[in-house]
Amino acid sequence: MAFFLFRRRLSATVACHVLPENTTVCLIPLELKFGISKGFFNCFRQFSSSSSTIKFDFTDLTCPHTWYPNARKEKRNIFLHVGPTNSGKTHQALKRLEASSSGIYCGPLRLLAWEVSKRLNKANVPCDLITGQEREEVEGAKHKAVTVEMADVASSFDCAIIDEIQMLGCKTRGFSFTRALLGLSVNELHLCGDPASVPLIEEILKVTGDHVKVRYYERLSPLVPLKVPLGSFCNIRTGDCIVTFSRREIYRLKKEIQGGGKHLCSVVYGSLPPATRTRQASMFNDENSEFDVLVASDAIGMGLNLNISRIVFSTLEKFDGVQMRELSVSEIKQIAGRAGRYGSKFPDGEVTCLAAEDLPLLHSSLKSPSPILEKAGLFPSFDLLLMYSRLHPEYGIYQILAHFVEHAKLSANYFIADCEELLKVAALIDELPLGLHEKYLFCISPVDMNDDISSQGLSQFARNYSKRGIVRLREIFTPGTLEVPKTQTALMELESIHKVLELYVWLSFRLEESFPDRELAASQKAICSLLIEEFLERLGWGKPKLMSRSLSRLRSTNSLLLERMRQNL
Ligand SMILES: Nc1ncnc2c1ncn2[C@@H]1O[C@H](COP(=O)(O)OP(=O)(O)OP(=O)(O)O)[C@@H](O)[C@H]1O
Ligand SMILES: [Mg+2]
Repeated sequence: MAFFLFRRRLSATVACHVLPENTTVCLIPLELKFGISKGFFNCFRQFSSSSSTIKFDFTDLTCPHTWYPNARKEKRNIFLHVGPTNSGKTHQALKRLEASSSGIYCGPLRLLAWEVSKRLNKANVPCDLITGQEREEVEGAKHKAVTVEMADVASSFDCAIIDEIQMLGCKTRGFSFTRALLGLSVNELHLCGDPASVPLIEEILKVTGDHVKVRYYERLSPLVPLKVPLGSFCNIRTGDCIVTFSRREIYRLKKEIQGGGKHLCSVVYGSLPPATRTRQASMFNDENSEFDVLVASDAIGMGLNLNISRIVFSTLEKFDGVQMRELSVSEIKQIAGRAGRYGSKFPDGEVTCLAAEDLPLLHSSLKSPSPILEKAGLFPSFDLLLMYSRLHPEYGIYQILAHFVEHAKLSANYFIADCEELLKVAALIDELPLGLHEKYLFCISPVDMNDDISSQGLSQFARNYSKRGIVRLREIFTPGTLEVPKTQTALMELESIHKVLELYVWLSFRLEESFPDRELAASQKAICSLLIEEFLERLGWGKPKLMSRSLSRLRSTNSLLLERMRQNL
């Protein structure tokens, strides 16, 4: 097998060696940022047609470590921090990041990235916060806290962290962890997570030439599985977190607990706007706030430091998009691990279930090790899709993606990412007169295809963009019409509108000139979050106080923005 390395802004001068007969040429797509020259393609076409013995195989993904020449130039020092929850893994890695001259933290959740940027800035290490939808830049920052999809594999850093590294086995997002693991160009790389990921990571890194060291941790404070269930919500006490998996259940439990007249509940769940989630978590953490109980989904399940004394599972089953299933051992351990965080108001944690019949599963899961991870997610880079599309100009993006999913050749350490959602978007936009890169962007955008409003938003953005090349926010949304939801249905609608606005902001960072109303979309997004919070507050005892002030301040900023926009039109 021979390798060709395609470099960024590559000219047609690909170094060609004399190849033995029947050689398969494995193309190694570097992260090219879509800058492949025409010359290269001509050279490549000529090459592929002139030699009957040479076969280009774009679906060969057996050497993903070679996609990142920057990282391969370094002999990286990799530290694996593994152990149970609350054992100080992230803390130790962060100490190294704080002491480094430049660095990047990559985490699975926006809340984690936010927590890290706050910690670094507080420690006088200027740190940017970068997620798909936001860029909070701090003057002079040489450090970044990002969600893992935003990991920067084009720059070099002194130090990097990939938190919750066991997520490289996640069906949908795992490939982004693999990309960061193979692609970060650093002197020191810290990986924090579950010991179940150690053998796989060691195997993957055998070919990179990096130096790997594993450090095992013990829990810093005890987590006690209780022998008795909660039984009734009368037994709820300050510092409890009730875990359930449907939004409807979250609100039902909040109402029921608050109905007892002793506690107010913060809520945290996936489709809540990130800023609202952050504020709800902070309110629960704040000893001076009246919100002393948390009702949450598994959105709290990873790495977060919340002042939880006891986790109460209201159920050990969740709907996974297809069917109801039992929580896995690692999910149960991750969620339970939120109780009793070292250094918090409740350092000793407890965990139990609402119903006695769930206790045996809880106890056995907490005792079992997580199953060893066997494979990491992988997905072809855009450059590879582009090269493939040049060979098959008749294919739309749907066919290209489907082809890769079906035919990708992988080594034993990898599986191809589940791209069902991408394919749904691809099918929706494939007929539009857009370039492959534009279609690809719509496919990887944070649209929720199970949400009608969100998918309609995407479809409208793509259609308007293909027609006019520019998409004004007010074509699909009338600013100034948002109000506090009065019913659960109105709340859900507002959450969906928030998703559409997030999508606009996301697109505006990638197609800047075509989506020019980022500021307006961001301010409308903030209004959505505040209206949702006002709804949540009205569900409690408190009268809207601070919230209303922030709302009116935002609304007046908003009218200014609207005015500015009118002038630009
Ligand atoms: N040596 C230490 N000194 C002071 N505080 C610490 C120390 N180690 C950990 N902590 C604190 O203990 C808490 C738990 O630590 P950390 O978040 O690093 O655990 P973790 O092992 O990463 O947990 P998880 O698996 O849930 O992510 C954090 O609030 C952290 O700041
Ligand atoms: Mg951690």
